Amino acid sequence: MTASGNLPGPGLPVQWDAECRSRVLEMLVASEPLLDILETLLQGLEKQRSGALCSLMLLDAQGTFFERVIAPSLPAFYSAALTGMAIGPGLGSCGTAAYTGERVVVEDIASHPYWANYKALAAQAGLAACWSQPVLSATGRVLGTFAIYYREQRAPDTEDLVLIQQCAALACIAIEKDAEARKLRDSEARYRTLVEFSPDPVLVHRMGTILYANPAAVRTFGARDASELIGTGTQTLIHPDYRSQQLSRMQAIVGGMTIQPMTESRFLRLDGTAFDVEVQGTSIQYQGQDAIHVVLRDITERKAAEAALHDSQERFRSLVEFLPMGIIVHQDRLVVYANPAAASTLGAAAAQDLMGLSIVDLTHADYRGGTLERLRLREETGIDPPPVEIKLLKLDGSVIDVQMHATLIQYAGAPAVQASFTDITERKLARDTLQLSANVFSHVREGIVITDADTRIVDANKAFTTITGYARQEVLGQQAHIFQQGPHSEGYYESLWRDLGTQGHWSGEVWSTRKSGEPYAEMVTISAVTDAQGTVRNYVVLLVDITPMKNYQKRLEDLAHFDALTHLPNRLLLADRLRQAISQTQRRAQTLAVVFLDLDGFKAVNDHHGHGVGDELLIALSQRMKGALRDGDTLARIGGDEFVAVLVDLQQADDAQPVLERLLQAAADPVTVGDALIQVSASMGIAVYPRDGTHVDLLLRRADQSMYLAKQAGRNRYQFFNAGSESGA
Ligand SMILES: Nc1nc2c(ncn2[C@@H]2O[C@H](COP(=O)(O)OP(=O)(O)OP(=O)(O)O)[C@@H](O)[C@H]2O)c(=O)[nH]1
Repeated sequence: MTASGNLPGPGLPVQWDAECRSRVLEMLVASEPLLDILETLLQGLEKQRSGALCSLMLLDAQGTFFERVIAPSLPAFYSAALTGMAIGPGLGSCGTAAYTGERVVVEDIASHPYWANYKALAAQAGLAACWSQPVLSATGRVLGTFAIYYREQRAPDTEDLVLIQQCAALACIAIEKDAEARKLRDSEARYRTLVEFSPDPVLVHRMGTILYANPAAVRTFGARDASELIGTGTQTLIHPDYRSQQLSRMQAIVGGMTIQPMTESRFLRLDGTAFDVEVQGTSIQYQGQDAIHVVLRDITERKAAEAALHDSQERFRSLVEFLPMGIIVHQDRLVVYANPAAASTLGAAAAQDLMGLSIVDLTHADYRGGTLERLRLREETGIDPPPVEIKLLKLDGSVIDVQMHATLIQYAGAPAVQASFTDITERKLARDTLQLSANVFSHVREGIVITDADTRIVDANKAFTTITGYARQEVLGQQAHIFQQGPHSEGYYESLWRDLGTQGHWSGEVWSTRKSGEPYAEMVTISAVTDAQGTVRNYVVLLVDITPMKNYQKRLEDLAHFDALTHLPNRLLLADRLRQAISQTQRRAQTLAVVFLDLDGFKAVNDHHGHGVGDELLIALSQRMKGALRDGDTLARIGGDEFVAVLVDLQQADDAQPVLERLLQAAADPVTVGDALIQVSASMGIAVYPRDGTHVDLLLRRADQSMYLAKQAGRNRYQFFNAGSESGA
């Protein structure tokens, strides 16, 4: 007969032995071993209900068989037989109760079908009745069974049922508490294993007093062993600057926030040195009580690296800020950073004014396509194109030339382009000017020679080659002749260096010789080029070929000094020559003769043969008469058919006579002009220096007077000046 006994109502008196009950509760609080508690419980009930033999059988973890049997009053063989017994419907009172979760009351073991297989065993143990109550956990799981045996057939009364239920409930508490304790022990053991091997320092403290320190903490804080830390206050391990921070975190945990997130803090080693950490606190149960588990991570190295990075970023930032070169960083073609140099180059009041501007808008229209193409290439290949010269637009729209170099960088965690640029507007202008200078150098008609300070030629232009005939390569490295002493006019060398030294330039006319050997005249201007300190670095020599001008000048001079028809010196040049001859004769203490010659009957030639024939006659006679003179003598035509000869190098007046004879002969010899044979003669008057005078005019006048006398005397003759005849004339 099976009965699921009705539970006693709350109003029923519970006759549980108070002494036993409080003993069991005490044992529970003291966490005494489960077996001891359960045995005490069973013995207490047996004592209260005489004849009752109690057992408690505990199921295995899966709830399929009885793992342990606690039955202090049953025979040992019986307990041993039940240990390991499977549960199931009809498998004895306990097997069935454990299986169904319902109380099973068997009043007569010998006749009850549940006991069919076990009644012999029961008989051997002298057991006749068995009431079994399942022990249910708080969640309703069957933990085991509590049973009361009797040696005689017996049915339970209400009090039995209440007691059996209360015992089962108490057993349940003991079993569950034991299981909890075991779980806690297991988890604490696991926790301890974990933290013991943790590379991070771990401290467990309760209200700031350290209960546990793992080996990493011992090492980190510089303790001999854990005991040096256990019992000390955490506050002494925290840097004073961080004590209030850590205190409020601890209070937050105690106040119910189970985890405080990782934060940076600074702790102190036992020797007082500080180290940076990341710290996290968690509320835990430690040895059955509330505690705080603290994990530290030493971030000294990371902090040092961060500080170094920060320093280097600072250095880099200030470098970029003070660079004279413009730096712009752009992302998606928009400016995200600009240094002050970029602002001033682009005409912005502050770098801030450039933020967000499109780099396309800042680029001159002619260069936008190229710029975008380079950006595309850079993005595709990751390779920075070489620097380029482009034009940018300042904020006021004016144009500047820049040299631009862009490179890919990471900026604020995203790819960006850093463009650095230098304003080369002036440099470009200078380059253009230089280009112009080079063009001028190459293309001017003036020869230009540039020498070093030692007057050695470092460059010469094409016009120099044209003028001198020397190729540039031939003269490079050679001394420039213009600076040398040589066949120049007197004082040339001194004046050149004096003027260069005092004025920095010199100019003058110089006769030189072309490579071909041909002499030529050049107008030379030399300028000294000095550096900022005033030291001469170069000389620039400008050469102008003035030979044509010189020739023209000579022609003009010739016209002024020579007779156009006969090419003999004219009156002007005669006076000059005569003056020179006088001073030379005076120096040599010699004498000279001035011969005034007028043709006889020339008018008639003109009249008979024409003026042209007269001219031809004059030319022919000029040549002949000139040929009658000696080297050093001069024949001049002073007008019409009048000539003057100056005979030098005479020791006395008579020495002139052979020449005078030759002159008479030259004038008198017939001349063939065209078809005509023409013959004239000459009358000559002679004045002698110094006897007849010492001045040009006087000598000429006296020679003229004497010529007149010769005419009068019959022509074709010569007449020396005679002081007596003059007074008579
Ligand atoms: N063909 C030619 N005739 C000239 C030139 N200059 C002057 N006459 C002429 O030369 C002549 C010189 O005059 P005169 O000396 O009186 O002539 P003349 O026949 O020699 O007379 P006497 O001196 O008295 O013998 C003049 O008829 C001038 O016109 C010239 O350049 N060419």
